[in-house]
Amino acid sequence: MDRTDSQHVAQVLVTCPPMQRAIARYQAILEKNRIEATCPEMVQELSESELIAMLKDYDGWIIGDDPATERVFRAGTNGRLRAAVKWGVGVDNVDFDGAKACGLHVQNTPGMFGDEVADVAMGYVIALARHTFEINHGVHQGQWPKPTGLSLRGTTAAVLGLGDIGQATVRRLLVSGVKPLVYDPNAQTPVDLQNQVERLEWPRRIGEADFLIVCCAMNAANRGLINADLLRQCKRGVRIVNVSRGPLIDESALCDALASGQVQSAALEVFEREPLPSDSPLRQFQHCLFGSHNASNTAEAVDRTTHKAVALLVEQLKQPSR
Ligand SMILES: NC(=O)C1=CN([C@@H]2O[C@H](COP(=O)(O)OP(=O)(O)OC[C@H]3O[C@@H](n4cnc5c(N)ncnc54)[C@H](O)[C@@H]3O)[C@@H](O)[C@H]2O)C=CC1
Ligand SMILES: O=C(O)C(=O)COP(=O)(O)O
Repeated sequence: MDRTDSQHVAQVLVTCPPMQRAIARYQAILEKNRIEATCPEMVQELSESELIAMLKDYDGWIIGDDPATERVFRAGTNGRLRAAVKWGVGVDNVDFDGAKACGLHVQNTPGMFGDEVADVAMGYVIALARHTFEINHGVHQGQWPKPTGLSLRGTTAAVLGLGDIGQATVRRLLVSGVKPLVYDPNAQTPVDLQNQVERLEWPRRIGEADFLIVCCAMNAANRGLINADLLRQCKRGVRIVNVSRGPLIDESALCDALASGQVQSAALEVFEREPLPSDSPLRQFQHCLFGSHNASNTAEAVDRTTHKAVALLVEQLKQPSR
């Protein structure tokens, strides 16, 4: 590709680390569509001011977990920006109204990670029930721990969210003999799960659950939904798994509940702030299992999603300029 032919080569900023890592495999399709991708060095996301400084020089943006605010879109569209795709499912970081006000129609890639994230959720359920991570830690330290576990069969799990990930998680729970109580005001129950799950209005009968599994989308209305009041309504010794978004749980309330034993243990894949700050109070709890917002990261899922994101980007760039 002639990089000097800027009239015909669309410049695209990729601020999504998983896609950055996969980009080499997409060089041919990008070149065929006369797209040149730039991948700035980053850990999890860029700041609003960094994006404002950069975006005006790009025709397209593949958004990761960055603050995709109206100010950022405005800075971009005051320059050349005319296409924007959110790599992945969660769109809690995207101001769609703000984008629309700037003439941008942002698209995401829904339905990409159901099985992958549900595998991690189920792995966490088993790890919390059987103390897998404490045993691993102890053996690494030269000990031979024998904590008594909880048999999954016959237990109950409250599943918050019955979207792609929630459905895949429920299927795994059923195989293990766990009874799902499902909370989702919008999703239809898929045919194969009808008669197998109880649909309830949040948080009815939450006190029956041995596990609380958080798999719903995050929005302005459900930030901090798992708060001190809700935790008090849970069964004493409940185990909590969060694979969707950190701010759904009030971490300070969770720390109090872990300290008092109201929550027996927690497996957190996502956090209020990512990466998890070194001084996070959560770090004092040995019975808190941490992930690194990595549940979607398999080679297959990243390829599937990158393929979709590139296809959407190419389509958007083909549209006549605003
Ligand atoms: N840990 C990770 O790497 C990943 C995390 N995610 C997160 O998981 C979320 C869910 O993903 P999918 O299931 O694929 O999305 P989805 O769009 O298929 O389903 C989300 C569901 O959440 C429900 N929901 C929203 N607010 C709710 C509430 N207050 N109570 C109960 N249900 C509620 C919606 O009705 C919808 O059915 C994403 O929005 C994203 O934030 C997604 C992919 C990977
Ligand atoms: O798709 C999502 O919402 C995810 O959380 C996974 O993607 P991410 O690693 O957050 O860019």
